[in-house]
Amino acid sequence: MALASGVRFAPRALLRPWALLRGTTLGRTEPAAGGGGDGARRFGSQRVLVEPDAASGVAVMKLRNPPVNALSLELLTELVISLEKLENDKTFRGIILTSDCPRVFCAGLDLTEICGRNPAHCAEYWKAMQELWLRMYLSSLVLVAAINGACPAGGCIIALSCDCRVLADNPKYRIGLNETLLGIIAPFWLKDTYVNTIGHRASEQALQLGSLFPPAEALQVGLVDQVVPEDQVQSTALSEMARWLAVPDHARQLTKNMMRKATADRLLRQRDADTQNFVSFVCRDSIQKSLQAYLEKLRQRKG
Ligand SMILES: CCCCCCCCC/C=C/C(=O)SCCNC(=O)CCNC(=O)[C@H](O)C(C)(C)COP(=O)(O)OP(=O)(O)OC[C@H]1O[C@@H](n2cnc3c(N)ncnc32)[C@H](O)[C@@H]1OP(=O)(O)O
Repeated sequence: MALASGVRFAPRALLRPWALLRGTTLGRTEPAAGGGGDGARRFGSQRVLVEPDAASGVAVMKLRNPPVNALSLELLTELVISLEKLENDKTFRGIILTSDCPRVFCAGLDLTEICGRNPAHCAEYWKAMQELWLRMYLSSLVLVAAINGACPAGGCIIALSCDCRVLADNPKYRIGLNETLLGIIAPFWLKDTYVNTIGHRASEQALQLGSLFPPAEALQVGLVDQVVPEDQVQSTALSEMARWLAVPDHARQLTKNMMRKATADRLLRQRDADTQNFVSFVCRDSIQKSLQAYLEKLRQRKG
């Protein structure tokens, strides 16, 4: 992780997304509607659509894992790969992350990846989650979350790993870490990310209560930076991006690293222990039962 000017400081050597690949369709490039040159070409994968604009150096990355963009192992892997691809292309300085699924930004962990699965699968899954967080949290690119739907738990962490968050003003689009309501606990690095964003006392309260904040409250507590009408989310995200890109890259990148490195290092130092902790916790009978019950409740709630 060099830190000279213009550098990328994501811990690439630690990240081996290819090893996680399982039945993904990657690297497809297709012309955007009405598009011509490279700047208008879309690429991405089955679950992550990337619309790059070479002229502005900004790519829009859309989560496309219907119905609710649950973070399946495939989605996590494809996100890491798309992010890496943009990080490695000097044309790009920023990414706007948004959802291609109506009404949901991201539903968080895909509970089917940790319910009734063996410990080896849970470990593989959790490593992929750590990897995405590290990659996003330390990205040298400007990441703006254009949150156009509900954003609970793991979805909130994806948003909090960005540099800036714009949330659509819809009372159904709540955001927060609701883990305790599922009978599980946010690991320390999720907690740290929360604390870094909204402070200790607000995090303590919100984490214990499993609070999901509607837009006005999310703005008030500092979970998001702007709340705007739904049809203005993308344009506002673009304006925010312009503000962040107005700063010289090297100065902004080094400052971001200075602010975030200690938090990321804490996980890097104990990644294996964190994985073991996660696996032994979620594989407990009692936790499996409460996750199953929660999933069942979600399925019955339909309509
Ligand atoms: C010590 C260390 C400790 C470590 C402990 C580990 C801590 C890890 C930290 C992170 C934790 C998490 O992210 S845990 C995940 C928390 N996520 C949530 O609580 C969100 C749950 N989902 C919802 O609230 C809603 O679905 C919401 C996102 C608002 C969208 O509502 P809608 O009405 O549009 O859609 P629904 O009808 O509810 O859902 C559509 C279908 O998607 C499914 N679905 C919804 N969310 C899902 C999910 N997360 N995983 C899988 N499937 C999901 C539903 O069952 C439905 O399936 P069918 O009926 O089959 O169609």
